[in-house]
Amino acid sequence: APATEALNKPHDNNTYEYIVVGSGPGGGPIAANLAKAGHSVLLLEAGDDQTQNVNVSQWTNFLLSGNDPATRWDFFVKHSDDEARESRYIRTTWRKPDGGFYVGLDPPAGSKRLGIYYPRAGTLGGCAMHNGCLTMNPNDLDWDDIARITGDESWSAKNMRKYLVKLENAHYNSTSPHGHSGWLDTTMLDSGFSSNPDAKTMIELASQASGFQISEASDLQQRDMNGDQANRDSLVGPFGGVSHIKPDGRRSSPGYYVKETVDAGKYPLTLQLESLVTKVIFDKGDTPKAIGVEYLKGKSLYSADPRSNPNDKGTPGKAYASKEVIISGGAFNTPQILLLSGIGPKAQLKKFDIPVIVDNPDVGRNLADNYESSMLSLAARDVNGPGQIFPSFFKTTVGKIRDIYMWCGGFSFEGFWPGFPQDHGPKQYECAIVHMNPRSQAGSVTLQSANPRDVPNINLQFFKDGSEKDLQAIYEATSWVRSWLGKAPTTAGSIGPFTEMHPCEGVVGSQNCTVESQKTYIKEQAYSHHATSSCRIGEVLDSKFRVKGVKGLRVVDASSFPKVPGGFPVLPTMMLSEKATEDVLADAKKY
Ligand SMILES: Cc1cc2nc3c(=O)[nH]c(=O)nc-3n(C[C@H](O)[C@H](O)[C@H](O)COP(=O)(O)OP(=O)(O)OC[C@H]3O[C@@H](n4cnc5c(N)ncnc54)[C@H](O)[C@@H]3O)c2cc1C
Repeated sequence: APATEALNKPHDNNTYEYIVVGSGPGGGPIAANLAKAGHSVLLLEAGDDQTQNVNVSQWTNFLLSGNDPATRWDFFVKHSDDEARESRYIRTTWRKPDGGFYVGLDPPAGSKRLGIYYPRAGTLGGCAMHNGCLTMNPNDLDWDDIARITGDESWSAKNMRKYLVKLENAHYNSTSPHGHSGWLDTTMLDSGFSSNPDAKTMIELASQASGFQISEASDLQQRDMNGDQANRDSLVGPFGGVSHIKPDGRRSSPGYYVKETVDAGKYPLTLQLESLVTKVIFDKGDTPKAIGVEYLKGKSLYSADPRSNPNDKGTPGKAYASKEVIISGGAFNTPQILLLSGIGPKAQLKKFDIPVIVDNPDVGRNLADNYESSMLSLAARDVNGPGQIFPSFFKTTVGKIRDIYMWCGGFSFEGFWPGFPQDHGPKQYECAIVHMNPRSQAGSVTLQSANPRDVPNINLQFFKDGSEKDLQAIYEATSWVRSWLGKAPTTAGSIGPFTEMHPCEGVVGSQNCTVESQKTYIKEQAYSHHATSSCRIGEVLDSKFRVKGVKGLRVVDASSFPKVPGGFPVLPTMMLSEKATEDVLADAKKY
């Protein structure tokens, strides 16, 4: 029999040392790492294996992957409690009477409003199987802030860098030291600077607007956003786009790392797919100890899965952990699992007759997300090399450090809806703006029912706190882009002038919008896909990811972050998973 069969045969009473729930950037690496350290691990994943699906495996297909029913989990969220504001969201999604989606503000009669579409991937590897692969270490201050909040120096940027180096296999040139033997391949995308005159023009304009000479643009567009520069938080202007992609264009991700670890046949990692974990089982002593999980085995059981059929009931199962249970279901599902297990606000648990294990008002609170906005325009002619993009950082007058990350090129990205994005033709040119470190962290995940197959209620409460400064920041970033788009050459056959589509319509340089109208547009049409902090370290977890009030239970995923890390969360979540591996191994002898 193959070695894996022996390693993966059912353990006594279905018991493993560790159970990990969810195989995304949080759960996948820690499950593989613990098995490689010699511990028996059961990794339970609700989705199936799409690692061979070309929409997933070929990075350039990521828009297909994001829309693929084989990977998609469809969530519909709110951005606020203000119904009037919600109803003005241009990409509001509705369920038509014929069962299909309608996106817009004028639905056919009888349609049911679903809300604002928020995609996730319910598949082996989690959202890193359909994401844009952008791989970005947050600002140093973001890590140092966690060290300050927790009083745990191991969170300092200096220490966190070692996890980046450990996990990566960097295939690009950098003046900073990098790892070259980790499980995550990283490459730097070609910005088109040397091959595409349009890309060169735009990068040079952005470089000049950032205070550099034109002659410096070539070096700038290859700067390493994941370098260890001493003053990296204040570096602005164009950078190279680092991505979790192999040099041949295939996606690298935790899903493949898990697969490779299982397929190696020599590690005690059992991967059980199509298993929706419904609750944690506790041994109720003085301090309850997590000893296992209950799950439903079956295809597409979660109702967010577009293939789900309520008539498929699934088969209930249980598995036990002699050491620890680690929950890594992501920012929406981890709080749902804790709530269903009796850890959360007492009143909410009581409402659904869920026995209270720990009354913790912060489970599902403090949900936060980077705000995203698009400065979209049409060039005077077709943009050459539309697939080539360049990232850039910007510091606004309200940011302590650089607070805007953007990427610019001949594409259109105006948020998410079923079938996203909208193609505005070969002249489209966008700078997609990500506002880092949002001041509002008032979002919530709450149960809609006690049925684990139902999705929870999600309200991101955009701009609830600090809206003045955050809107000012996005407005300044938009104006900054406009300032250099307006300098593009306009002679016959040139890329300019640009005609802006939003947030201020008109030919760039001769528009007439008020600051307030632009801020209103930004506030009402902002979108996001970087949700974090719904079970955060500080209130729900201690600095070693342990769920407060119980033993043997940790949360390791994007929900653990005290606040949204930097511009893109996938790399920080993988770094966090590496860090948690150390913390779990340090406690391995305790149990
Ligand atoms: C469309 C899109 C594009 C993105 N692009 C980027 C990008 O380019 N760069 C970047 O840095 N970030 C990007 N992100 C964000 C990034 O992918 C996420 O922040 C990251 O994947 C979070 O990891 P996680 O482990 O916390 O959760 P997830 O990735 O959501 O993984 C959770 C896993 O748990 C499983 N699960 C959930 N509930 C259960 C249950 N009850 N039982 C069993 N299994 C369960 C899910 O199926 C899933 O596999 C993108 C996100 C989206 C949605």
